[in-house]
Amino acid sequence: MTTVGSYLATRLAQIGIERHFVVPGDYNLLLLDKLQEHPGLDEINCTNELNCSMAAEGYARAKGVAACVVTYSVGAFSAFNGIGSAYGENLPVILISGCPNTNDAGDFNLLHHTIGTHDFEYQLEMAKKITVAAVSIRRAADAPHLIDSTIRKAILTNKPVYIEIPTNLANQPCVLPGPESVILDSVESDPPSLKEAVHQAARFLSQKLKVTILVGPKVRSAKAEDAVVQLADALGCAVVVMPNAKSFFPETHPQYAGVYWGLASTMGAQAIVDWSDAVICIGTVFTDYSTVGWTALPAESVRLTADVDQVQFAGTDCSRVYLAEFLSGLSLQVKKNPATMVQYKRLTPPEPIVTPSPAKDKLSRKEMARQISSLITPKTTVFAETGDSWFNGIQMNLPEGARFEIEMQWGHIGWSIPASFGYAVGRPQSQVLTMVGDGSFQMTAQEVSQLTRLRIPMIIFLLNNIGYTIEVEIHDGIYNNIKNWDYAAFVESFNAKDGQGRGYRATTAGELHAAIESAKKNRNGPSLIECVIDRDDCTKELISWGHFVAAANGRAPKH
Ligand SMILES: C/C(NCc1cnc(C)nc1N)=C(/S)[C@H](O)COP(=O)(O)OP(=O)(O)O
Ligand SMILES: [Mg+2]
Repeated sequence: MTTVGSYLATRLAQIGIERHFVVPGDYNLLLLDKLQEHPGLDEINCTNELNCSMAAEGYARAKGVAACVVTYSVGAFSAFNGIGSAYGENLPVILISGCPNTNDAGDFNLLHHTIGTHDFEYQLEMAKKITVAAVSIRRAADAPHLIDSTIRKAILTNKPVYIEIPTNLANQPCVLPGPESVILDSVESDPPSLKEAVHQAARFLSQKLKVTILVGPKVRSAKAEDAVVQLADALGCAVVVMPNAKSFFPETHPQYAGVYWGLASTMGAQAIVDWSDAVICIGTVFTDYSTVGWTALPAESVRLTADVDQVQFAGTDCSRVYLAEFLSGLSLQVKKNPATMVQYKRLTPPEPIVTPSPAKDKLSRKEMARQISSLITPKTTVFAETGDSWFNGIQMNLPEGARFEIEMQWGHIGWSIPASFGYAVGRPQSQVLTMVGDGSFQMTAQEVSQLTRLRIPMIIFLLNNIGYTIEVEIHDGIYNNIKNWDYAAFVESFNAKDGQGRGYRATTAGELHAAIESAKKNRNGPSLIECVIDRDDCTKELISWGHFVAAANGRAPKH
């Protein structure tokens, strides 16, 4: 026999979680003890539950799955925000919340950390709306089945789930976990459906002259990145990526043709998609943001959509066809069709050389982006926060192995600090560079203290343009002005007596260069470099993107 808490701990470790993120509370303390007892789990404290859930979201980007443990209501309500992000970003995060003693409802007790009624179901009901499975364990005997079935749903769908464990159940006895295959066994495509999808897709493409592959964000969660390269090699065509799929196809591949993001695309990417008579949309997600206010969406007639478990295009719709299997099968049936790659090379001039600014020059956004770009190595993971950081990051070239993380679907400003912290915990061998605006940083800045506590040598570039510049470009108002902070002093305040965090302020090109050289040497803690630039010194892409998103937001009511 084991206990409910230890059963859960075993399952979390079996799915590959080595570190779980927590904020303690009296409803989850016994559970935290049980998780801590497991030799394969390390507890990581967070400063609040919003950051805890975002750290788990970031950890899932690094490790494929994550767990965060919070207390009832006052904790879980904040954590819901990170769960929304995990849902939108296709990340299997397991939200675990303590909850009231199983006797309290029947005893008509009123309890702390509740809305002050006898209803203790509301949190579970809320969780059902933002997860693919939400369960409340009311009896120890039910724990094994509820835990197994809920965790399996997260693994199969790459979406978050919710498990609620009463404060008096974590140490109650239950049976030992069965084989891990119960939760880990993979699912295969339906063979006839897969065969039909591959055959019809090969036929569709054989009738096309100008084929392009468009890679979307779901290729990661579908574990299909290698299969995309296989298909690209077989076709020889141009391959472009959506902004939230940057780095999910190697930018050093000879057929890489850049980021397709309408007017915010990198050189030549939009033209080659517009020129194509077939666009193989792999794991793509078309939203108002990713299509620049619906101005950059390949026509339905040219789209062959290959999704996580479905293939759809003119006259064909095949279900239970898993992406990696479909792409590999298709790569064996298609013929070379390099027309779009040939054309892309005609269209695209060589990369413009950005000359370094003289050291004494006032720091510009362009010089800041140039110096950050030059730091990227194969071991780097760049986190680009919602803001002009998106547009700066999209333009940066990545060497083989470098990764790029962006939260374009949920777009919660402040995500990058806790998420990059969680990512760094999951992938300590990566050098994480985070680009975050001043407005975003102010939302979740406390989590830098955990970077100091764990001595994580992350470099944070804080883009200080004294306001919410994205919003300025969409629609300006006094509400876009924010209070300035002394960011360098703020970060160093977390050191107290023993921390090694460092803060720098760069107002010129030379100061930024010097700060970067110092930050590179600081291997015992985070280094934040405040890059002071003009409020209007933003990318031209942000200006155009903001214009079209504002237009999409401003459409008159139809009825
Ligand atoms: C206020 C808001 N979005 C609205 C918003 C408000 N609240 C949350 C949680 N998430 C959001 N996206 C956004 S994008 C700001 O421009 C971000 O400002 P900052 O971090 O300073 O970056 P830029 O200056 O480069 O835009
Ligand atoms: Mg700003």
